[in-house]
Amino acid sequence: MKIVVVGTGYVGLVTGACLSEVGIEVICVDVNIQKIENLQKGILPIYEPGLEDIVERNFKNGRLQFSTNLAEAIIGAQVVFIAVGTPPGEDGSADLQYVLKVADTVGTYMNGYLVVVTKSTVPVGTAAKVKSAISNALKNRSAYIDFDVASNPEFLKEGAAIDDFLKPDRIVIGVESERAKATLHQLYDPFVLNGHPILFMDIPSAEMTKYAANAMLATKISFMNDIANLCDIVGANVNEVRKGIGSDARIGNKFIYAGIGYGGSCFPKDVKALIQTAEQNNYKLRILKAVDEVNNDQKKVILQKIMKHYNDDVAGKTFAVWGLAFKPKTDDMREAPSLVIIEALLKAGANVQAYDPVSMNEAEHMLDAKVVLTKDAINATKGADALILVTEWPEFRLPNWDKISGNMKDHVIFDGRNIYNGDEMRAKGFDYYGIGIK
Ligand SMILES: NC(=O)C1=CN([C@@H]2O[C@H](COP(=O)(O)OP(=O)(O)OC[C@H]3O[C@@H](n4cnc5c(N)ncnc54)[C@H](O)[C@@H]3O)[C@@H](O)[C@H]2O)C=CC1
Ligand SMILES: O=C(O)[C@H]1O[C@H](OP(=O)(O)OP(=O)(O)OC[C@H]2O[C@@H](n3ccc(=O)[nH]c3=O)[C@H](O)[C@@H]2O)[C@H](O)[C@@H](O)[C@@H]1O
Repeated sequence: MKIVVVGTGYVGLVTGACLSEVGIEVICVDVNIQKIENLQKGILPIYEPGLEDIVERNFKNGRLQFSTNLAEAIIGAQVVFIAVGTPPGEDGSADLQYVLKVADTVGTYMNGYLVVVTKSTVPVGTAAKVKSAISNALKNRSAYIDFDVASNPEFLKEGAAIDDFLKPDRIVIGVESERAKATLHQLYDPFVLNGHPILFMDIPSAEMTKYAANAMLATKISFMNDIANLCDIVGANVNEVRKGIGSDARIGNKFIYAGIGYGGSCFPKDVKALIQTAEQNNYKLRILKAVDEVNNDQKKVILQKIMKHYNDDVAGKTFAVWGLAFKPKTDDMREAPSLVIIEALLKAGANVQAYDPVSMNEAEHMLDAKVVLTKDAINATKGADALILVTEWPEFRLPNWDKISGNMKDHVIFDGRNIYNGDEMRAKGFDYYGIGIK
């Protein structure tokens, strides 16, 4: 089977690499020439654990190829995955221009039956738009070639993308023909040897499933953050509450960690896009509006704690910031809480010394030049008044507190992910602030 994956971002590259890993011939296409040239030299555009090995192995054995030429790549292919970006437009709705551009190119150059699959996160109705873009392009060249569209949303998490793709909890596929169903069944069979299901459904349901999944996960997080803020006020401990409710199987113990808000390229954008889909259909998703609002405020909760501690004056204070990526095991800083926190500190006249295990390159072009980027975590604490834990990388869990203590001018910790024990930190001589814990 020959497959084309369009877009070599987190989703496209992981999809292409993992499909080639099970023996399928894959061409990954991107309009970004630099990205493709780098990939051909073995340089990956993103940090994702395990990805480099798979790309290198399959590029060397010839099953995985990289190209900027979609017109050429689709010749002889059976399936095309569209995995390009769907960034938020001005009103928050998903911008489909890149998806539809790919559909138009496919229709202009395809030469035989194809299943065109949207893997990007797209609102209900997008596969129908893809179908009509392809039909129009075919009509323009007076070509009569059969094709099917399908929706196959991706559920991978950055930092765990390879495992999520190779061993998915489920695969969701929206189809409208038996032929497309059979092709995609064959393609995905190697990924469900663990017995997890391939869920075939109609296309609108598949498109909606993706947004509903992300919206539900975002809701769990905002709910817990709201509860954490109340815990702070009434003197309860959200970590205990989490364990208390998480052991109820109906609630579950995953995705209920309070912190400084969800970030990344997906939850913020997908929650907003779903709210917009509802509004375009004269419906109000009241719960999701609250989820979004709580999250925007939550990124500032740690700032409020900082300002309270310093009586609203942080001018001239130096903050060590640990973690810049929106979550551990990725270099992705899109919508990261670190951006909001650092910007506010700089605006208030504070100095920032920051460190992240893998996103220092990203940080160089995403952060103000005033931020001092240090070579390791310990160095970031030199002369600092306070330490802010923003991303819970494993290496921050048990650092050398004696060295840190000796480095710091004053001893305050703002723990945005509740990874330290407040009593233990106080015993080491630190003032300690968590989120919903004492
Ligand atoms: N990042 C993630 O963890 C996940 C993302 N998604 C969804 O997957 C989609 C892609 O997301 P990412 O991979 O993060 O995006 P990304 O921004 O990392 O990559 C998108 C790629 O598409 C390329 N591209 C744009 N237009 C193109 C065209 N006409 N032809 C060829 N390539 C083109 C860009 O150059 C870029 O390399 C989005 O809809 C996103 O919501 C879904 C699940 C997980
Ligand atoms: O559509 C997408 O792009 C993806 O979005 C999320 O994946 P991702 O954004 O990579 O990362 P998550 O692990 O979900 O974390 C998202 C954010 O939530 C935060 N989070 C997560 C869990 C939790 O309990 N508390 C919490 O604050 C994380 O710190 C992070 O900022 C979903 O988990 C994936 O299933 C989905 O495919």
